[in-house]
Amino acid sequence: MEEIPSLLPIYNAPTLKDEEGDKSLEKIPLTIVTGYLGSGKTTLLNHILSEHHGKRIAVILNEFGASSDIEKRMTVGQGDEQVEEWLELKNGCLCCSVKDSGVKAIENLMQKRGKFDYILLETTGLADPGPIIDIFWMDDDLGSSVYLDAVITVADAKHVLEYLTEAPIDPEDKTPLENGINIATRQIALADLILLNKTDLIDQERRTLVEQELGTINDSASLIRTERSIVPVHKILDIKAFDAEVTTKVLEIHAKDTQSGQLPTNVHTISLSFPKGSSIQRKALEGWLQTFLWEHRLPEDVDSDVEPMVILRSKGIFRDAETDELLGIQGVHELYEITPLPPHPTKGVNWSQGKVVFIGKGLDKGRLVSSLEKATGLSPIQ
Ligand SMILES: Nc1nc2c(ncn2[C@@H]2O[C@H](COP(=O)(O)OP(=O)(O)OP(=O)(O)O)[C@@H](O)[C@H]2O)c(=O)[nH]1
Ligand SMILES: [Zn+2]
Repeated sequence: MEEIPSLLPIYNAPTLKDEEGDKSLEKIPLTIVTGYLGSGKTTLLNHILSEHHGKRIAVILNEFGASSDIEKRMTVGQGDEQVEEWLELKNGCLCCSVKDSGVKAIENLMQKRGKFDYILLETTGLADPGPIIDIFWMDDDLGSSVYLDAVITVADAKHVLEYLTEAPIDPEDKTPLENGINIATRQIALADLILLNKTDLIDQERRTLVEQELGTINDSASLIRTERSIVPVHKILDIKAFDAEVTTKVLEIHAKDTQSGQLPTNVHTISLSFPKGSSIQRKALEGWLQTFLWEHRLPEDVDSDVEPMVILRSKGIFRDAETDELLGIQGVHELYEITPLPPHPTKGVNWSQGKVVFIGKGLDKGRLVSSLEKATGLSPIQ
């Protein structure tokens, strides 16, 4: 586990729109499908593969786990025809095998370029999607051929609350999990889209409660109710959740503050809005963000023993005071990326004020507000 974390932010990392012309158009979107054991992930993939959507989809069934020393199956769906392939995964410690096998799987897939135009990756039910997201979101080697479209978390409507209250122990090797956040909670917190599946198994009252609790953890994800994971394919593929413009829209509709819910994990969403029309010194904001993401503390608390605030996911939009550019922020755990919005946003993108949203553990809004004010000179609206 002691790999050196890649903490370097990628400044103005190219998005699909603004780089090297035609080559970028060849990038293949990848959607990560996660969710606890038996929630309906495979059912979802089968549903997608059986629909007529004109896409040729490659599926990676990812059994990344402690014992990933066996061959794994890969299915490449081509219309009605499916091509299967076996991938050999290397032995090694978990983090290395995840990285190696993930990269290898994609490289192998790339050799079949032209045979497919979308990749779906199903994680195991017991996986923290964080490290897997890191591989496909930020990996430099893969960055030129693949981009992460979104993280979809399938939740078992009947059991998800139970899973969210499980002790923060690795379900496979029984070791304590980092920061006391269990796997099911991580999966919900990192979702761009939650499919609340198996809604046939609960009544309306229970559904309201479940949706409330999921919204408490992650208020920046959309939620779609499903049975047998049936959902129109256009609602789950090509949603471009990491795109700055899309984030702007998402932040307008979603991402209210949520009070820490009933669940013991104490993971919730905090939203900080800047005054309308204001701009921010990027350097100041970024310096603050780095300390917060990497030290799990606010800059003024770094050397104190206050309870850490652990960020699992962050998103934002702000106007840079120096360049007057609109910039989007995306973060997954310690990694973040700042990318410019196109100068002429497309229809439906209606920016009026800066906003940063954090999903994490132990977030104290009052302290976040004053800390951010101290760092940027701008006071978020309460
Ligand atoms: N009642 C009900 N059962 C469902 C629904 N969706 C899926 N199932 C069943 O739930 C079981 C688990 O579904 P899978 O799609 O294999 O779940 P998974 O998330 O891929 O499971 P793992 O890979 O083992 O974590 C299967 O028997 C499905 O038929 C649903 O909406 N309602
Ligand atoms: Zn499955």
